[in-house]
Amino acid sequence: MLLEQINTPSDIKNLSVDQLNQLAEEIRQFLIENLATTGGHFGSNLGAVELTLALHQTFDSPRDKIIWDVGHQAYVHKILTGRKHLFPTLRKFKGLSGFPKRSESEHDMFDVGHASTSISAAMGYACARDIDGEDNKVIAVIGDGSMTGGMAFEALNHAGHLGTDMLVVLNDNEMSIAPNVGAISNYLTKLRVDPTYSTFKKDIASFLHKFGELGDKTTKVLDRFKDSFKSFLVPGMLFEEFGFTYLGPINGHDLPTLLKYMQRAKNTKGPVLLHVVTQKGKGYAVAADAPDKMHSVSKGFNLAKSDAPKVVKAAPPQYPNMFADTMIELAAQDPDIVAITPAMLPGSGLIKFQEAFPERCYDVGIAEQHAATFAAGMACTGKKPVLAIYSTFLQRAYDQAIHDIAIQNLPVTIAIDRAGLVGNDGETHQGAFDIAFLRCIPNFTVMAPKDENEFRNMLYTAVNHGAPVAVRYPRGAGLGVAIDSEFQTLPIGKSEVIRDGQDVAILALGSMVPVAMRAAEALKENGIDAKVVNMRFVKPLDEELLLDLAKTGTRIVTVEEGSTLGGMGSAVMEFYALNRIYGMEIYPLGLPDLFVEHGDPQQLLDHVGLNVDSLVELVKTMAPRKQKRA
Ligand SMILES: Cc1ncc(C[n+]2csc(CCOP(=O)(O)OP(=O)(O)O)c2C)c(N)n1
Ligand SMILES: CC(=O)[C@@H](O)[C@H](O)COP(=O)(O)O
Ligand SMILES: [Mg+2]
Repeated sequence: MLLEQINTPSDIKNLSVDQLNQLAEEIRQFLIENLATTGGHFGSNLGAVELTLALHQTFDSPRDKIIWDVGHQAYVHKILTGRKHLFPTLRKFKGLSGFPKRSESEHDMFDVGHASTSISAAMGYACARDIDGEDNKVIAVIGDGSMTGGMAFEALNHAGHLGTDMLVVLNDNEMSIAPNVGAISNYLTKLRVDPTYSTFKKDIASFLHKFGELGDKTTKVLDRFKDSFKSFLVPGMLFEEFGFTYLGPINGHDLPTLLKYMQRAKNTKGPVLLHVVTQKGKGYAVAADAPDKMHSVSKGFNLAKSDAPKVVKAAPPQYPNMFADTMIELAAQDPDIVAITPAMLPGSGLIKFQEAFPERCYDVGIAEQHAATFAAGMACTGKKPVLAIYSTFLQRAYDQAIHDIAIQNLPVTIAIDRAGLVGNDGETHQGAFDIAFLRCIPNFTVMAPKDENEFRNMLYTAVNHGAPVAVRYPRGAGLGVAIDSEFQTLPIGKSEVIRDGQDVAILALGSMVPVAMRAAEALKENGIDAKVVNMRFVKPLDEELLLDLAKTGTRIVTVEEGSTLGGMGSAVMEFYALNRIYGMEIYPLGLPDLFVEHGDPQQLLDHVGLNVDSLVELVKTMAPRKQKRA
């Protein structure tokens, strides 16, 4: 086994092509066996094996800087950089991260998890290198899906302008999580599938070269038009118009070709884009045939049972299912409802909606900012857009939420999935901040359901509200509650008391409502009688409830699966302070002021003290009940 001897990139430096091919097969087997037990990002890593080997054989990491985009495809890089033995702990609490992390290895140049950052980060490294007069190489590795993100083009624009010496490796597998979409994707397809493009490009290049050699006046005039000719006639020129030398497209599984072009790219000064064509899921039939289904896998798929093992990606989480079903019902009732997703058709559940209403469903690519402003534009015309977005990716569209949606008070519903701790993806993906960053925006209503039935009613309420609304809901399953036969409009800013009690009020939001109920039962055994309120709304708050609690001097604990700083608890305390109601005892429980790492979601909640036991202990330590206010 070659793989057993590989611990650092220098171990592959002198391997022959045959040995590299053997190593590629061993790495694929290693990935398949390990991910079967841990889960993780599957298809992208199987597709990037030869590419990663070629990068590490050609360049000298960590002196040369290899910067991964998203980072979900960097497992092979981790294997080659001394972390093979840690794979049994992949994405587990305190284990190996699923993404590059500077704290994990000197070979990881940039912490990542969100898409389209690599070229900007590489530019940062390259410009700093130039200031310092150093001569290392900087390489950004970006997928075709991530290339649809605006940030990538902002960085290409900058690099082309400065003529910075850097390499962008475009790993084109025609896939985002779902099949890639958009004009850029179509353009890459043209480059890939039409062989005349590359031969034509060579012909044109030599033709123009000959003009240059003749050197008479006519050719000089023609030469002036050379660039226009090129861009007009040769499709590969899009990147050259950005100031890049374009190389490719090449087969990303053919090691001799990869190594040859990688070397050529290394020897070319200035910005270079190497277009590498790979197959997502390469080497594992099920993943290669249906790459969208095996973008990531859950632990537990069994390799031994058959040649085409069962794919046991976790049963679709129920919230996305509920979301899709509700959207289909709402759209059937109301022709103005449209759905928008930035590249998350499968994860959001909208893939089902797309089947039902293809003309009212937009996958805009990895373009959260565009998605939000696109929704705003639609809302100006009377449409009722629902923007489905994970909490963590909504961070990308913050100015658009303020500038394009809220200032114009437009009826855009933001369905915020994966709000709260998402688990194995870790810091970059936890949905911790949406409450804090949305509730300070005027005109926004912010709500969170306690269960899937309330979720449906919230969506119904939101799309008919006529102003911006955010509905946040957690990753995973609902509670299995009964579903109302008809949608109910929820009164805006009204909470729901679900358990009465005199000693303390637990004001709970969304996923924390069931936790609060269980804590109240436990507190009863300790002789403490807790009221539990399902707050439903972070904004507007139920002020009547808060005034009543002030009148009775009831102690308050707020609990939410979001950042404590700036969260619902802060809102409650601000309410009392701004209304000059003093002397209340309030404790805000939420996510602490730190980035929560990867692990099993419940393990993480226990780790940060956001569970039944912590809530019970907290209430027990509070001061005795105050006297009634006059
Ligand atoms: C800003 C942002 N939006 C959405 C995602 C979710 N996401 C992760 S990987 C991915 C697809 C990336 O496609 P590509 O770059 O082509 O890599 P591939 O999976 O095909 O290897 C998406 C949409 C993300 N990580 N970051
Ligand atoms: C890397 C990335 O951003 C996605 O692949 C993400 O891991 C998907 O998360 P879900 O599994 O919650 O859809
Ligand atoms: Mg791709």
